[in-house]
Amino acid sequence: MDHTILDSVIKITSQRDVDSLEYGLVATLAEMLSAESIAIYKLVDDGIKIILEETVRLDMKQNDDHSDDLEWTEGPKQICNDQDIQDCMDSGQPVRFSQKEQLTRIILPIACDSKVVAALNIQSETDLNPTLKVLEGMIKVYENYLYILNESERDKLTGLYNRRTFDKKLDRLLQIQRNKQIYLIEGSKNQEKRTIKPYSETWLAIIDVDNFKQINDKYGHVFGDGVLLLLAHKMKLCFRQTDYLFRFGGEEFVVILEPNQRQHAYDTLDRFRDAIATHNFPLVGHVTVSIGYARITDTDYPPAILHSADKALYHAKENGRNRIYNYETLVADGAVQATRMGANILG
Ligand SMILES: Nc1nc2c(ncn2[C@@H]2O[C@H](COP(=O)(O)OP(=O)(O)OP(=O)(O)O)[C@@H](O)[C@H]2O)c(=O)[nH]1
Repeated sequence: MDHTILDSVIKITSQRDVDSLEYGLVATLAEMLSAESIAIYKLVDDGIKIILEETVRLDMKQNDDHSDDLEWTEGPKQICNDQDIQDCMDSGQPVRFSQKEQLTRIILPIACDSKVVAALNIQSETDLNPTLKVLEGMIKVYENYLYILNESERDKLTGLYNRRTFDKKLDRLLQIQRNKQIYLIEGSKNQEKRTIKPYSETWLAIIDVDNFKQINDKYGHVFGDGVLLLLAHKMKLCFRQTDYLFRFGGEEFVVILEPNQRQHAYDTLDRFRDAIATHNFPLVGHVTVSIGYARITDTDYPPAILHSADKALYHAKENGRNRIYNYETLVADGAVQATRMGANILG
């Protein structure tokens, strides 16, 4: 076997989460091919419809000194309306274009669990066709590994992220948001239409089903599981596709909300609380949730943020359930004691 290919396989399978896996594939292909640009497009469920997004792009730039340089596209994700990519994903077949404006282009479908979930788009000045078989092989390795990683990152019942992925996702989210703030401050060609306001903050909420033990005891675990499934489905509908949704186990869920003012975070959470309280769950009927949320800052460790949100959640449980409390507000009001520095500075 060619050593370059073997090295590439090793590089791809050295990634430990789905996000880095995408970067791993693109970076590895960039080393193998002389491409102008390599990008991955992914189907994402925004709760209402499936949209196609460009998730990772790597451009090869020629500098003044004629050395090639890699340029990753980061920052806000781009919604994609490219019909050729859509066609490739619909058919599950590679789409090839011959030389056009000095570039050849190949689009390859990426499947996970027998479903096309993404597409790889490569543009190059050299003919890509001789490398097609190798590219397809690399995609197969990627797909197999994607399946394994997906399984380990997701909660089996609801399909939301599991507790294990929380720290990593939080780190990554904070990094992306830092980049977004820089884009907004410095200005950039990649600015998102639905821009985040500079200095808005990120929030973490813990959502806990009220009296869930009673539901289990009265109707049995199968109906209990049904409630958790429906709740997760409603989360996907109520929160933005850019928010991160987790099931931490049992009847406890966590949401990391995209940057927003505190009141907006509250309004979003309250819409969800209300959507649950007014839903008629099969057989079980009326179900409510309590929610505690806290601000995420760069300097806090994830356990400290969780602890703050949990304190606010405890307050909601103690004060009648089916309600929402914010940790920083509770601290400012003297209702709970601060456990983190700066918690009494309201956003
Ligand atoms: N159906 C189902 N039940 C679970 C699962 N995981 C944990 N539970 C049950 O969830 C219940 C949680 O009960 P408690 O922690 O006492 O909380 P609660 O009854 O919701 O009360 P409050 O949180 O105080 O409102 C326990 O009965 C657990 O057995 C699961 O995956 N499926």
